[in-house]
Amino acid sequence: MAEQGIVTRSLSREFKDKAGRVRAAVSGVDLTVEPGELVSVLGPNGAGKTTTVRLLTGLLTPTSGSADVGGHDVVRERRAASRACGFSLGGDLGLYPRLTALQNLTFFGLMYGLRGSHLRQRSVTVLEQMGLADRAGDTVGTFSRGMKQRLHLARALLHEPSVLILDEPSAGLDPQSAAAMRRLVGGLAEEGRSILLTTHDMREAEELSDRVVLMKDGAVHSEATPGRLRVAAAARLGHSVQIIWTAADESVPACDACPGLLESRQDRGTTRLRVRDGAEAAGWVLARFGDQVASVSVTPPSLEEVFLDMVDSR
Ligand SMILES: Nc1ncnc2c1ncn2[C@@H]1O[C@H](COP(=O)(O)OP(=O)(O)OP(=O)(O)O)[C@@H](O)[C@H]1O
Repeated sequence: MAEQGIVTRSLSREFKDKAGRVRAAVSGVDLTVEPGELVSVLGPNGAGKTTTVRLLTGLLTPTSGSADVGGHDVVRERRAASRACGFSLGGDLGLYPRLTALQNLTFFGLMYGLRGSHLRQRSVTVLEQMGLADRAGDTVGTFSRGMKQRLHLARALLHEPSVLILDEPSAGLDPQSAAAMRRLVGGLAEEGRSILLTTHDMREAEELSDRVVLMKDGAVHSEATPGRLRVAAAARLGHSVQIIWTAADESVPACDACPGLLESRQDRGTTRLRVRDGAEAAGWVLARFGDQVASVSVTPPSLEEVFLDMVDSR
């Protein structure tokens, strides 16, 4: 579906703080979302994620640098860029609580230039897609947070954009609603849209992303597939090795002599090691105690550990 995704070139935005000092919220960001790709932007509070989203959606103008959304420059071709893009900034902003879900969509559809039966049909379609068809006539003020988040998505989809920009779509949702949101966003990605997603939810990022961009202090710190980021971090953080022994008691072998051992924990028939080199450690365990091992698994650091390592790094 998506012919063009998102490209930013040295995108920067400065603000003045209360003391009048100029501070860069986003500084020299080069970011791409290839056609049909889902990219998650992760970063601690204040990293510049929302500012990036606001620059891409035309709510802020860059201090320097540029960005294209759907093949259109977000400043020079602002209208074309917003036609190519649907965005959901979440929360209570951007929806009218006293209007029904259908009235909200009609209002925003008119703003996107949709009219008449096409607008009605698109509104019904996106409400159905987001599981809100039975609440179409209810005022949005009565909606739960999860329903509002889904209505934001419905609004973003109304004009059938090829690019979606979603700022924390699952923020504040309970686990069940967050899982439902992940399924919805995953489904939209499968339809071939280019999606840029900001999130603090590592599971969401890992499950959905083709690529993860880690931001820190307004700049891109690193980017890769979630798997590549985890494998790369193993060089610094080591691997976890879990050994399940055939005996489920304390008579299991000690692994204190395991090469590259950083940490060891033992709990009723299971030993958990953190080691420099997972393959070497697993080989060592199997060579010495293979007949007592039910299973041995090696995993690189989790995305959360990668994230925390990035936040701690200089
Ligand atoms: N309108 C503004 N005026 C002044 N400073 C701002 C403005 N908007 C953002 N900033 C500053 O820019 C920096 C980046 O903020 P931004 O909201 O983009 O971060 P974020 O990564 O989205 O954080 P969070 O995870 O908390 O949403 C912060 O230091 C913030 O205080």
